[in-house]
Amino acid sequence: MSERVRVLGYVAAGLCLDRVVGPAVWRLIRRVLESPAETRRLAVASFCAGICATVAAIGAFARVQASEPAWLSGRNFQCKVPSVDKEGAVTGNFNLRNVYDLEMQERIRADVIEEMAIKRTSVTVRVPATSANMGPGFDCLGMALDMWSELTVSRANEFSIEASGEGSDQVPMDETNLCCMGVRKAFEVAGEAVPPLRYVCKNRIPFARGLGSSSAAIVAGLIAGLVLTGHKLTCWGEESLLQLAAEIEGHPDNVSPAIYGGIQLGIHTGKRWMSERVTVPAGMQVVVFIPETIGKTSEARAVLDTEVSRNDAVFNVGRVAWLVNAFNMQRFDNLKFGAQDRLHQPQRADRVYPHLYPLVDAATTAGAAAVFLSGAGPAVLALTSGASGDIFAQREKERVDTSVAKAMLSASEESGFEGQVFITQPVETGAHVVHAEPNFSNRLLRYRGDV
Ligand SMILES: Nc1ncnc2c1ncn2[C@@H]1O[C@H](COP(=O)(O)OP(=O)(O)OP(=O)(O)O)[C@@H](O)[C@H]1O
Ligand SMILES: N[C@@H](CCO)C(=O)O
Repeated sequence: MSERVRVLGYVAAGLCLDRVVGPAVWRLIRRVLESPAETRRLAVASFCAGICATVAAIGAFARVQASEPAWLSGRNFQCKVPSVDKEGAVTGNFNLRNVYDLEMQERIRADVIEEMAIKRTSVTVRVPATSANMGPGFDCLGMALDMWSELTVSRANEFSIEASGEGSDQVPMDETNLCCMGVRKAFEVAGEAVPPLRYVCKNRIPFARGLGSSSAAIVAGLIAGLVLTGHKLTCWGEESLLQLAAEIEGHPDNVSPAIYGGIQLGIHTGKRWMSERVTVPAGMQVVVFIPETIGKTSEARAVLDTEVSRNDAVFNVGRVAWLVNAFNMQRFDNLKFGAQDRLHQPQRADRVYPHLYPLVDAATTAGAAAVFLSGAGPAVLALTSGASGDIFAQREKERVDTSVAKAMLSASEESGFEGQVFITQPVETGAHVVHAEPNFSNRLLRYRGDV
């Protein structure tokens, strides 16, 4: 229709309203006003009924639209649809696309619940290494690293455990192994007795060096047990897996990034553990010095003072806030102030890990953005900026991680505390199932392990 015809149509409609419909409506209103009271009431009731019928018709039309994706047909009507957000609060003002999304979410959630409720005969879980504390964030801050251990648990005729890789000659080979403790806890939560199980552990996380090998074992065991039993925990609003893991480990700084990935800030509210993701600056690289000798967390905790001065508390409060802010703002230049600490590093360096500050100094001079003891040590971790990705595929001039690594190695030789250096990066992904029998996935859902 041309623009001129449309304008003429509007003018004709206006004239018709003005000359015909308007006077007719006024005549009708006058006749109603002049009629007896009973007729007037009837007219008002009919008018209201007409309004209600019109609203109902519009509502029905909107529902029909909601049953198909509105964006497919090019329609996107606004209507109020209540929805529940992560914290359980009701929000509204959704358009029909959201209505469709909510329906899809419900279907996917129903499928997940159905998938997870199946008992399984075998499951393989992968869990990342983690570096706790990150300087001042003692017992509350931690980061997941791209180094993964893998645990397979299968139903069997009798208990057996097989371990290969890091610390395989040192980890307990009986039911005191933390993987078994995790599985046991999951069966307890599911209300089932633990059947005979076969454990196969591929340990790639260095054992007892401050890279969260114990937390990885706990988290792997818990997830494996939950998958075997088909027991679903509440995530939203309760973070039940975090509660179980932190209860066994005692603090959330390793288990939280092991479960959720990325950098996590964990606190206890007085009722339960909570954890929030902190931004990982783009391209951040990680250089870890891993000494040859092990250092158990229990021993590195035993050397700490039980009381701290107000000055030291104030020092750490400021530093941890500064560090989290530097991560969120992606300010590599601010990281070094944020990584300073007085709560545990000076005591540990003085009493058990004399290599710490020589390595911190060497890595800082070589260009590291921040350097700290990884977890309870003895590993030392440096953060560097640079292009993320494979070391063979990146331009040398964009990387400082290799010069930091070399500086840490020579400082370690000088301090007589020898070891290896590992260049890696943070991972946003936490623990995940890589295989299960019977397999996950049918219909709508595919998991990354189901290839
Ligand atoms: N499957 C397991 N893998 C690793 N450690 C285990 C396992 N089962 C039990 N352990 C015990 O956990 C302890 C190692 O954990 P520890 O907390 O000392 O080091 P980490 O977890 O590697 O470092 P950090 O907690 O400082 O990051 C050892 O005493 C070891 O016997
Ligand atoms: N926050 C812990 C990490 C090791 O589990 C510590 O430093 O002792």
